[in-house]
Amino acid sequence: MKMNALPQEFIDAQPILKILEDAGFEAYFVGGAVRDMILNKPIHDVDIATSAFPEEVKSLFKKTVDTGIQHGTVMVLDHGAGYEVTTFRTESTYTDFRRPDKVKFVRSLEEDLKRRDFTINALAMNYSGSVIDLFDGLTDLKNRVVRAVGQAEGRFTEDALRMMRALRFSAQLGFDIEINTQQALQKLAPNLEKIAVERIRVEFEKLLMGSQAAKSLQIAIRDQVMSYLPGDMGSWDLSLVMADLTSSQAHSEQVAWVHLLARSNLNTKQMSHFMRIWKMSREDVKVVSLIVPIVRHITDSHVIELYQVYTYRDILLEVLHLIKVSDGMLRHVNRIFETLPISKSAELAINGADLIAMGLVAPGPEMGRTLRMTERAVVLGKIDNKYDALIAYIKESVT
Ligand SMILES: Nc1ccn([C@@H]2O[C@H](COP(=O)(O)OP(=O)(O)OP(=O)(O)O)[C@@H](O)[C@H]2O)c(=O)n1
Repeated sequence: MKMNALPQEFIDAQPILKILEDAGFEAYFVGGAVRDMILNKPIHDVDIATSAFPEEVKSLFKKTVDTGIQHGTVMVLDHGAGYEVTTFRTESTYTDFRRPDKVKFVRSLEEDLKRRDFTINALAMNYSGSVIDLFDGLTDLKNRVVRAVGQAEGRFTEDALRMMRALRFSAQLGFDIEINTQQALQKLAPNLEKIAVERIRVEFEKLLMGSQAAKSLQIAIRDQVMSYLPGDMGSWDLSLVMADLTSSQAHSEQVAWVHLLARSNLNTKQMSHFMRIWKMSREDVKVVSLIVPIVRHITDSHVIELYQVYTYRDILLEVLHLIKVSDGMLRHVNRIFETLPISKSAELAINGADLIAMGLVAPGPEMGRTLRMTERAVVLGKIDNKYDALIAYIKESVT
């Protein structure tokens, strides 16, 4: 297959391939960018694989950063962009189901493509746009299947995270999982427990945000993958989540989590425990803890409750849309937000610096408390968002 017109992202990176080729090395675009180009999807990072060893790569370019040199990756900086250039490698010895203990640099593209997870990710493209397809990835792209390169069990034993990747590609692309790959997934799913939660979370979030997330969750349930995810989700009833995601999708990680947890039957304490197990960020925990109760009790939500989430209105509205509350309810919530005098803290007519300059409040926790209290009073319509009114209110409250 030969691409006639390359997307701009590849054109920008072509000079890197040229420099490597002119120096006598092989160099190709590889991985997700090639897959996404063929699928006509937006391209994220353009990755390059080469027969040049890392030191050879470094000697050819003016600006490089050793981002992962022990695994053969050097970041080449070019016109403000950074490209990961990785030496062809094999990853023979995995002992922990996670990362290759030893990578061996090789000079053969075939060796490099052979160690990759799925055929749709094992495509390479040269400088002139010819696609090298040694494992029938193009057919699998056309037939919309996720198929492991070679023996699926071997691929998943090398890196158990690949099972989550199979599910997330299925969710993002709406692809089926090929039967041997799926059987290996079913068999080796328990190994997911050995994977760092941070890595699982990245893939699971992508899965939840996929346009075909419901389909992928269905596969995960059928193949008993959910019980091996952090927080033991094996016993969860995900039917409502799947029903919601059949016709809509979450567009951010926070929306995905709020939606999932609002539909779960975890109580507040269990939810906190669950979020700790998933090592969710402080901000995500805050968003979930604030919004889930409102989503669950939306019919009796009023302005006081909504005040607490007014800065997260987009997340709340997207989740309400996902769970298909009535148009009337959406309009009601929207109207409440629209009538609030401010839509973010920065719109307050005073700030911390004003209060320090006036000697009213010292920097530190007291400042945070004062500003939050003032913000709340403004949002609830107790005082006007006017400089003088706010100063008078604060003077009264701090004395
Ligand atoms: N566990 C993994 C992770 C990655 N890869 C290979 O490394 C490439 C780049 O990986 P990554 O950037 O994580 O994923 P992409 O496939 O590029 O997908 P996306 O950019 O959508 O995350 C993949 O295409 C695949 O060939 C792999 O074989 N096994």
